[in-house]
Amino acid sequence: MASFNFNKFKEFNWRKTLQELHIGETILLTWSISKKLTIITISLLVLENLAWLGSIYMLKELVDIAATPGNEQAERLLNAVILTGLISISYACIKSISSYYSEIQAAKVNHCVDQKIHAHIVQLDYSFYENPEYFDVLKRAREAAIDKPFSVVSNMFTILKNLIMVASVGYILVSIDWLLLPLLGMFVVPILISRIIFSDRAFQLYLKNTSLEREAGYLSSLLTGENVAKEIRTFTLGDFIFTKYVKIREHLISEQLHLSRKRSINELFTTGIGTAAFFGVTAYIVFGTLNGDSSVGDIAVFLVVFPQSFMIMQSLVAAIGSFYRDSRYVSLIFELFQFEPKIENNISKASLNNGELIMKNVSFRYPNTNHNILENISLRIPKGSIVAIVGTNGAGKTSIIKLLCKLYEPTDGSIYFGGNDIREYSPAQYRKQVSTVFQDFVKYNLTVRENISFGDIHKTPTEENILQAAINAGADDFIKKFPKKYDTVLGRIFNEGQEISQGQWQKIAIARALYSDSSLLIFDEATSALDAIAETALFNTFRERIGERAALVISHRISTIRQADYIYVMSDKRIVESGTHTELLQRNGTYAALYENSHDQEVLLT
Ligand SMILES: Nc1ncnc2c1ncn2[C@@H]1O[C@H](COP(=O)(O)OP(=O)(O)OP(=O)(O)O)[C@@H](O)[C@H]1O
Repeated sequence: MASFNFNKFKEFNWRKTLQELHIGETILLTWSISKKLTIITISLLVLENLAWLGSIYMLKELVDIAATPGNEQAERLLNAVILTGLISISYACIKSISSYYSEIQAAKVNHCVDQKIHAHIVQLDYSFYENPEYFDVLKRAREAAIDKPFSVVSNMFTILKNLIMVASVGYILVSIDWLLLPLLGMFVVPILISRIIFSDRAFQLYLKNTSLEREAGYLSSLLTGENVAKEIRTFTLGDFIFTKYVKIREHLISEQLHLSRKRSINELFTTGIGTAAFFGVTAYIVFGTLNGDSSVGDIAVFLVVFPQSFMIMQSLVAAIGSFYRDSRYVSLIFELFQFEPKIENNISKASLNNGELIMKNVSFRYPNTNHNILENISLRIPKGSIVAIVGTNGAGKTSIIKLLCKLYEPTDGSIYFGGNDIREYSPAQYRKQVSTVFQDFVKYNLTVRENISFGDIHKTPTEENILQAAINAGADDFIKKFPKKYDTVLGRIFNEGQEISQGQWQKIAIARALYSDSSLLIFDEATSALDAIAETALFNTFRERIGERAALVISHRISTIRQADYIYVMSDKRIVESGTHTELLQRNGTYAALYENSHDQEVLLT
């Protein structure tokens, strides 16, 4: 049989572990959420305890009265029975109310932590999504937030309640025999230590396996997700992915079961010894009291209190064990809070001057990589102009857009807007000036109206400005055919959702960008799914559609590119040529070669 491992006990870093539990922060959080509720919950716990003690005292009185002969005892007995009944009923009522309040308190803490996590994540930089470590931290924090804060707080109250009870019964036990209290401690302390050590091992296993759990989750999403269902079936990938998924899950489960087995054996050993010792002491005390030193009431109290004390101690140990285990998981939420945005949020210039956008000698490398993917980029987007970037796959076009959206900061060089370095503006302030249709824009499964108004969430959407944006994007034609028109929910996720084609989704995304009053519009392959007629219609009147605003267009289609006032040609991280369509063709360089090589001379590069 496995026994308690003292080497593991010695190796355990108690100090560090206690620091990592963030107990102080959890208590402060509980207190800050509702001081009134915390005071009520604690007061109810004390009352519950007093009522319980009262019922024990009355039990002793009852037995003593019953054991004493005499005529007047009947009335005393009746009074004692009534009083015992009243106290017992009060105890039951207070206990229910007290657990109700503990539950409210715990639910409030859970809700608050969940809110804090979401508020924190949404203000983190986009670059955090580059970091696999962040995904692990995020997964752990989100899982912990489901029930762990609730559990920590309710266990905190259970511990408090049991501690008060232990103090009370301790007094009674010491009055019977002072040795009882340390003996009681000796039975349960090994159980507690064993639980803490195994909780810690389970926690370490959880940390170790988070990435693997994420991989299993990803494979599961491939097997069940709507977006991938088509391709998984047409390539008949189901079996392959399923086998991979099952293999990982089996590995994870076998590690968990191995630990559970060891823990169960340990628990059997420690609780077995504790229980045997408990009965030994009971026998010793009962036989010891036969010499007549104690009253019958005292023996009755011992017989009631000692087993109850053992149960209270066990419940205390269970609560401390769960508190410890769940605090470890709650500490993962605090770990997430340690991630802070790197792009400054507070700084902001007094006013943001609308004007020319200039990139000057910009080089860039993604976080956690060791090579630049943009080298010495300089370009200008004058007010009201249409500028295009064209280049081979992987040349760095989308990366430029990410910099222009202030999702990252340049590694070298600067970006100026209206004469000021955009580092001087807060991301929120600057981004109001930029509206982007990304290659992988989001399809919000919400109403058409919401989809469009997300272009500027601070602007009050009116029928007129929503309609104008839709007309400019060429989306109004199909929207007005829906029975609910602009109140139609798009996508298939919800009941009554209306699925639309990829090109129609793209028109909605373009409408979203056009809806905003930003001074720069960015289109990254934003028309790739539009049919030729729709694209020509959009770009033939593009200047009228965008009004006073400047536009930066990335496209592989010559029909789109040639509309631009100025074109930058990119190849392998650099701008290699620039000029108007005619100038670039005359130069007979990279652009001209791309133009010549595109077989129908409509598609430049794909
Ligand atoms: N998040 C990232 N982390 C590290 N490297 C990245 C990241 N995103 C892109 N890259 C790399 O940066 C380079 C430029 O990518 P980018 O998406 O800017 O090219 P692109 O010109 O827009 O290509 P395409 O025409 O195919 O859309 C590529 O080599 C790519 O591997």
